[in-house]
Amino acid sequence: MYADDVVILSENHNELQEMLNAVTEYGRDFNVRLSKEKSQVLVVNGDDSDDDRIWMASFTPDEDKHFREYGPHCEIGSFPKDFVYGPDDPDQDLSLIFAPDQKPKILLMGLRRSGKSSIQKVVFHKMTPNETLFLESTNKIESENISNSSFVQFKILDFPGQIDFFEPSFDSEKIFGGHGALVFVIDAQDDYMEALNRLHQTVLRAHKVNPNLRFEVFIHKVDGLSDDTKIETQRDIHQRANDELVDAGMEQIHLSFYLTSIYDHSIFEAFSKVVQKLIPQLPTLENLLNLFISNSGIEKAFLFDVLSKIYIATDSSAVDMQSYELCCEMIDVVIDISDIYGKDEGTQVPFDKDSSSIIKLNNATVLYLREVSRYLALVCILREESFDKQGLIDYNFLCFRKAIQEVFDVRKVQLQQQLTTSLPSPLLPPTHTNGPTT
Ligand SMILES: Nc1nc2c(ncn2[C@@H]2O[C@H](COP(=O)(O)OP(=O)(O)OP(=O)(O)O)[C@@H](O)[C@H]2O)c(=O)[nH]1
Repeated sequence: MYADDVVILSENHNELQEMLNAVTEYGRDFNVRLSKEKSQVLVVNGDDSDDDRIWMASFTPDEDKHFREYGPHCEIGSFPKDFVYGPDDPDQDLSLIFAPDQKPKILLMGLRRSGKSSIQKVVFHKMTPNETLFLESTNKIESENISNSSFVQFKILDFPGQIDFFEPSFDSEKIFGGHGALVFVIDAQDDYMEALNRLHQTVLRAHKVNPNLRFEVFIHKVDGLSDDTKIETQRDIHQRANDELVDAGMEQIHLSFYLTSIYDHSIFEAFSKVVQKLIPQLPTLENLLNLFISNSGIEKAFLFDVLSKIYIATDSSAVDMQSYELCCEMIDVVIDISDIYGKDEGTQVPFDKDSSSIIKLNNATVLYLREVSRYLALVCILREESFDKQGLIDYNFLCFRKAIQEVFDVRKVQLQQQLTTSLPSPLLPPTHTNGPTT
């Protein structure tokens, strides 16, 4: 967190000087200094010799590492942009859930300027929503592997709005094939008839190539719409899109709809749901979370991918947006505080598997965060009275973490078996298909 403007109020100039000294001293601890040029004295209801003064001061950067790290690049309430996970810890990492050649992919499609690149940049690159105003139009398919920066490993393909599926160079088999989801983005602030038409063509084409592909429709940019219009727009788009499928005799295709905006948490929530459907262990994770919360007096628990703030699983009670936002903000606070106070000389990583945090809110609610691995954090909401049994919660958490580790260990073993059976064994003599046999 970084605040760069300071106002000092004082009734006389001696006290003012003392306060100024204290602020200067404080700034020195953080390697920032007061800017003489940018600071001013305002005298309110008094003359220059004495009395009611307001001193307005502004910090300015020292040519210093600290400021470069936490200065203009750091947004309050979000990660520093250069935040990365710590070094690999193969014993603790739970990242191997897909074989390298079976990574799912998420295809981002939609008309031009519907907001595809913005979604990707905001969710996975910590770009602020306002910065997306300067994004240039995508004019070729852009592929990105999310595997290095996020717990869930997948590939995102951002398509240019004007792409033509019927061009010979468009390899439908390659693009729509495999395990994954197609996210179709519709700009809700624009006339959406053309987008619906495009959605219909895209879905038919993709389903023909790959009947297992999931279809997710983001009714996007809803920040500009009133609550009533949002609901009406969603109903209308839902109705029209499904009617068209019925008319085409393809009513078996299922479309899921989400109202999204990059200006609030709705885009993270929608993306969480898209990603969850691609995780084969989701039902197990959900069951473990149910068990954990029912035995610990917890009301809601989310398993978060720390960097993207996508939740990869939650218990089976309904998710309300406010709880999700609260938990996201808790992650931000923990990262920011750890980034300021958690780094010591030797370590550069502010967040690791032993990080934990408890925040008591003034409405008798407690937020409880525990790291599950380098990539995952469990964030829970509970009533203050349930937190009296913190020992029990801590113990249950350790059991929960162990169980999760086991789930992923099973997967690792399966993957290793798959890999070894697909490789020729070096102990066996090479097989001859057309030579003489003995
Ligand atoms: N109000 C609002 N504007 C948004 C939102 N998401 C994106 N935008 C804006 O929409 C404009 C287009 O965004 P892009 O992400 O470049 O759109 P695109 O779909 O990638 O466009 P092409 O690359 O041309 O296909 C930008 O000015 C964004 O700031 C949103 O949720 N709300």
